[in-house]
Amino acid sequence: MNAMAGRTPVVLIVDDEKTNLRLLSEVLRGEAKVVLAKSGTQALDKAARERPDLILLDVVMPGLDGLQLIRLFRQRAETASIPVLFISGLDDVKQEVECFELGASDYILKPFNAPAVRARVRLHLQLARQRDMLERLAHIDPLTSLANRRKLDETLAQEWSLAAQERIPLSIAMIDVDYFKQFNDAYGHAAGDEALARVASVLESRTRECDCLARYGGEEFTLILPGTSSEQARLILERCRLAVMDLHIPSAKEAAYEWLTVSIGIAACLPERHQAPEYLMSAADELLYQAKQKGRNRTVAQNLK
Ligand SMILES: Nc1nc2c(ncn2[C@@H]2O[C@H](COP(=O)(O)OP(=O)(O)OP(=O)(O)O)[C@@H](O)[C@H]2O)c(=O)[nH]1
Repeated sequence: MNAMAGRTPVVLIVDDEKTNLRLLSEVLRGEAKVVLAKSGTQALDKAARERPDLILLDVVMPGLDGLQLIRLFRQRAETASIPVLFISGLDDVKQEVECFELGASDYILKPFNAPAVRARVRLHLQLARQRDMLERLAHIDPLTSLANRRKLDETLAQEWSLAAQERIPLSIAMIDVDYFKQFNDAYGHAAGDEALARVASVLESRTRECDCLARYGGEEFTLILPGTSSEQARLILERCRLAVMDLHIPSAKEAAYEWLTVSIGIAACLPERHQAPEYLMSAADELLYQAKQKGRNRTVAQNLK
């Protein structure tokens, strides 16, 4: 579902009666951008295109009726989580229960009361907004605002199967701050936190829109680079490495460089469906270890067969 923070919500109204479409549009004036559909097929098309935040759905319609439609909405990934409020002329408990069992969020009887419909729409839009926010928070690392481990795992699984399907390469980079224990010991944990947030932000500014940068944990970050060979990934990550040095965060005295630095391991491959993406992750981790062994503040990349 759409994240609607800071924008006008979109409500799709589905009804075969023109009068009802007009009345409901009036009710929602000023509350939402209204999209209208006169039939089930039109509703499927507009729901996929407009990605509404809420659907008001008539139960009885010629062709695809409301009950068939909600089943189809629930089956399709792009509409599966959009709340559906039924508008029904039938005061029948059995039908009402069936609607809820199919995933309806509400059941409103016709003839409807305008202020009550408006209040219910407002409530469901607010619930949807809160759910979106929780969903986002569940995927964000609070210190750096980057994707967290959970989001990283989900994205990696998606990108892996997409790359396997399209026969394109995938690179993974593991990025680890050097001598960070000593940095904390020298400057304190709060300064360590601030340094991590600044490193995260500069890494993000040097990566592409299509890449996924995540905090893997502690002082370690992971970058997923879809459709990218190890040579291309190396260029991007060398820019990242130099940008971290350019922050000019003073390092601990044990470090070999004056400024805080990172070491990077990059592994790339042509993903296969039968392989698990963890294989590439552990290869990148091994290459990161090599970068540390070779003196830190460097990038080690490898194309796996
Ligand atoms: N300030 C701060 N420190 C953290 C955080 N997460 C992990 N650390 C610290 O990061 C340090 C990581 O230490 P090590 O794994 O020994 O790695 P290192 O000192 O960077 O050494 P090398 O990786 O070998 O260069 C530990 O001291 C952790 O306490 C965090 O969120 N904030």
